Amino acid sequence: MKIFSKEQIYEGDRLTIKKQNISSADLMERAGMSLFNWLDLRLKGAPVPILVFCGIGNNGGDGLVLARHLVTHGYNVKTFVVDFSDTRSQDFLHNYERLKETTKDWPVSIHDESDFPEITNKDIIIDAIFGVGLNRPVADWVINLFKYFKRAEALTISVDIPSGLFTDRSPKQEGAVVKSNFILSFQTPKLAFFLPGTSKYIEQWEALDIGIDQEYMQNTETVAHILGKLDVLPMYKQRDKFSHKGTFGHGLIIGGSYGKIGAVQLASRAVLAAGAGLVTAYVPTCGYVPLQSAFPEAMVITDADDKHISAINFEITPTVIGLGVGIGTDKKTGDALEAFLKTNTTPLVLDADGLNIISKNKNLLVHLPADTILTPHPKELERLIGVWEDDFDKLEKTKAFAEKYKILVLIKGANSIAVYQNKLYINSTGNPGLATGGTGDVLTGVITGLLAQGYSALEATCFGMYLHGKSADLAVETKGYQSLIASDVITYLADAYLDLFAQPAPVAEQPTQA
Ligand SMILES: NC(=O)C1=CN([C@@H]2O[C@H](COP(=O)(O)OP(=O)(O)OC[C@H]3O[C@@H](n4cnc5c(N)ncnc54)[C@H](O)[C@@H]3O)[C@@H](O)[C@H]2O)[C@@H](O)CC1
Ligand SMILES: [K+]
Repeated sequence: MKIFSKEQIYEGDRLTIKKQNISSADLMERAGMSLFNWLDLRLKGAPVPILVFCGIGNNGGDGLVLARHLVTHGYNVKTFVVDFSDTRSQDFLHNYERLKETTKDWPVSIHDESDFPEITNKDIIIDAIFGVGLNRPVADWVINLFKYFKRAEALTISVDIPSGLFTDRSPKQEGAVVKSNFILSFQTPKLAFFLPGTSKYIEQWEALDIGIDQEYMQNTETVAHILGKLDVLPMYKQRDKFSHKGTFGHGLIIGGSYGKIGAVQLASRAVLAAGAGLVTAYVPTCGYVPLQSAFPEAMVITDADDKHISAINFEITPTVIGLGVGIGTDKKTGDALEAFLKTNTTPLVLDADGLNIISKNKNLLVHLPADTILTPHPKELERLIGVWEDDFDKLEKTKAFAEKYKILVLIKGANSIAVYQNKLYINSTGNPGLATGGTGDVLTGVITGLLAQGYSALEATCFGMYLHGKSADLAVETKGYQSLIASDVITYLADAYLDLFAQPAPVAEQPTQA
């Protein structure tokens, strides 16, 4: 699914109004109606108090349309206008009048803290204060209103975007954003929903279709994409009946050090479980016995050194190399990596201490083959690109870094983000069960295994992180968050693959009365 920028959202609205020959008020009516339908379907007329807080722009206008429909359908509604500015939008004013005609009453204005109404935890708060039009810091008293909402512990539903959240930068002040339980976002989600710095304000979101021009939606190139099943499914490669193990490539995992051979085992197993035809592990000598006994499907090549990788020489011709898991930062290993990178031309996935070695010797970056995939977690990323101001700045710096070296950077996190050719691909699968040792090694293995099968760097990364997260999502159903371990992610990869083609369960037939 595409994530549109603020400018693209406004352009989509403008074009829709023009092409469908409707007014902006008509579009707002649609937006407000879609909010009403969503709520009405769930509340089914329940008399729960609904407090609609409207700003003075079009986000507030949406809130007024919603309030009007709630009133005409008999809901228990109170409407407030948060008066943070005198400049009301046209469509706000239009709907302000309409609400007044319907209720024969004015919405209550809030000018400062003394106007805050009583809110209990049994109420529903509708947050229609700021939308994507937020362009400067929010006034302190309005931030206090956001904090007041939070203290009330009422279910909070945000219209389009939690008020206070910018579309292109992080809020400077803690608590300057409405803590939303549910965001009803028009047409597509916003980038800020997926970034770690602002994730504390977001629980769940849903995109509501308000009929923005389909051609525009389809043809507009966006910087950011969120990857769901429908986005990765077209990447899947069918298997030919006459294929053999050579068809699916040979992955080589180079890594491990004394006490960290397990990382290589996990990554190598994941290479095969992702579908590669063959896997070889290149490890220090101490890794030979454990790998050969615990993982018979793998071939093993050993370094001359018992505990660390000291030279990278092999006589096989792998399709792809995954390098770095458990490798450590021993001086010998650093030298070996330098010598290897200066001559290697095989496609490469770099992870863990492989990245840390490069961070200390950035001259090596120029030797990475084009489309090399780097899979840093945030700390490893910082060592590579330096510190950033906020998540948006981090993404800009990562884009520039990836472009400079013509590589792909996968930033690991709750929503892993692949950065490639100035675009962002955000993963939608995965859960906190993945916060356990070894899951990163599995991800490296999965991506290496997909590259071995002929997936491009972008496909292998997007499909790989989707499958990895999906596997964890399926695994927690039986393992729970706490007990899930990295090996489970490998085991459940099978289910993640099968889930790609699973049909929705048929609706159970109602038992007939005897
Ligand atoms: N553009 C359209 O046609 C549609 C817009 N819709 C709604 O319109 C929203 C965007 O509306 P607007 O562009 O009017 O903007 P908002 O309603 O998000 O913001 C209100 C106004 O406040 C001003 N402002 C921004 N930051 C401020 C601050 N910190 N303190 C005081 N004033 C500030 C801005 O100038 C802005 O015009 C969307 O999020 C969505 O909810 C929907 O009605 C669908 C159609
Ligand atoms: K809002």
